[in-house]
Amino acid sequence: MSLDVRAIDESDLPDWCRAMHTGFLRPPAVTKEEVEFRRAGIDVERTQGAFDDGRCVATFRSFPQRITVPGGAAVTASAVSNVTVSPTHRRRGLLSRMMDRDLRAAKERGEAASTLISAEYPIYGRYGYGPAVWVTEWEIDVPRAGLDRRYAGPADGGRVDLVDGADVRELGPALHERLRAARHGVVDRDTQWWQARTGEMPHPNHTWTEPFYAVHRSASGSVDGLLVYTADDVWEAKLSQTTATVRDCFAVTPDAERALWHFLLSVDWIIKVRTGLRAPDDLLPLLLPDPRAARTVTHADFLWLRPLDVPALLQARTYPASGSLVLDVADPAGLAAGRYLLEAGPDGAACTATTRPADLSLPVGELGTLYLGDESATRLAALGRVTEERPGALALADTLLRTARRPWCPDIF
Ligand SMILES: CC(=O)SCCNC(=O)CCNC(=O)[C@H](O)C(C)(C)COP(=O)(O)OP(=O)(O)OC[C@H]1O[C@@H](n2cnc3c(N)ncnc32)[C@H](O)[C@@H]1OP(=O)(O)O
Repeated sequence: MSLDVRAIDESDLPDWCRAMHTGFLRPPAVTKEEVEFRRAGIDVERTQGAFDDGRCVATFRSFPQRITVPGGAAVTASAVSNVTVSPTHRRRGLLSRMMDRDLRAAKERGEAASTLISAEYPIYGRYGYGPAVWVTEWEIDVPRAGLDRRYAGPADGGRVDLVDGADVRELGPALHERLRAARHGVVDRDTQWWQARTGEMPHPNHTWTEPFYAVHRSASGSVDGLLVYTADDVWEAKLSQTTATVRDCFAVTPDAERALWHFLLSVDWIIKVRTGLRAPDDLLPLLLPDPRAARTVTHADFLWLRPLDVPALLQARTYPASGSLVLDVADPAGLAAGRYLLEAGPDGAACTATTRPADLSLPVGELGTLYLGDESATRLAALGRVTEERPGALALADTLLRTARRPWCPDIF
């Protein structure tokens, strides 16, 4: 049976959406509203389908994404999403065909990396992706946490204000740009992202519940933090059992971050807080007088990164120390393979192809894992995934590549 893998055109969208629902085990019916929502948000030229006798049986799309790298610059990545293969057509190589086409096109376009959030851990390592950002979600037992429940707002001249969705559409994008410049791992949000999450254009398949929006303003009046949460308002035997669930919480100063958490953890009736996906080194548990009140409910790999242009990636980020490393990168797909000399220093870095002997040998996915500074080369070597070719190279790699704070990617895409 020959299966046609190709870029879709606009007339394929309803069938493509149906196939995606099927692969994600959602009811297959597709509404006109969903098709319009998708049409506004996707680039059909970067959207693939596999077709069996004209019927879509697999879906895949990518879009350009800006991801912040250590030091605050951003590189353009090809972000992959909506990957499905219908159960009738699985394990016949359809994902591999779509992935191969997309990675080669991304390389051709000059995108430095490809990124995705993996549904299951074992799927994407074979294509050269490595887990680069992890996330943790906590559930906080508020009475146990020990924060002062008499909290009446920041004592430093700052303030927390409740606002509405239109305010967030106005204030949120600029604030998020400041977050992007401050935290590596963060990815950009487009207008549709803000519209969908503030009720202006909610996703047609999700029931929209208006959340509470709060902003933190510093003493000088500038907005430096945003908190978006819902509350379920549950009572039992005249006692509140209310859980607040955080949809979004970020700040560009530690004062604002602490104030927003203290605000939420002091709201009357709230006895549990689900934090949403935080960096594993978030301020949160240690922000509580009793950090054990924060129970980990999720700790998992999140954003996977696949290097496509090693020099562009390594030159875009910063390094806390000086040193030279020759990396021998293996990539059976031939997209990023080579031997590269990284000459790094606090004032910048150069990375070029070289014939010098390698200091470290590693598969391209392991470079993806090391790139944002979250993982230790020494640990990957102990796992047998990175080879130290020159004594001391692992320690130097850790000194150069690791970052003081872990990367964070708060957004699912
Ligand atoms: C970025 C995102 O969108 S993540 C969402 C991914 N989608 C899903 O999880 C939805 C449900 N699953 C599916 O739709 C499909 O099973 C997919 C997309 C995961 C895989 O599609 P397939 O066409 O079956 O993959 P394909 O046949 O190309 O498999 C290639 C290899 O990966 C392996 N593989 C594929 N999926 C998985 C998996 N979930 N777990 C482990 N191995 C897997 C295959 O066994 C095969 O290995 P081999 O080369 O050693 O034989």
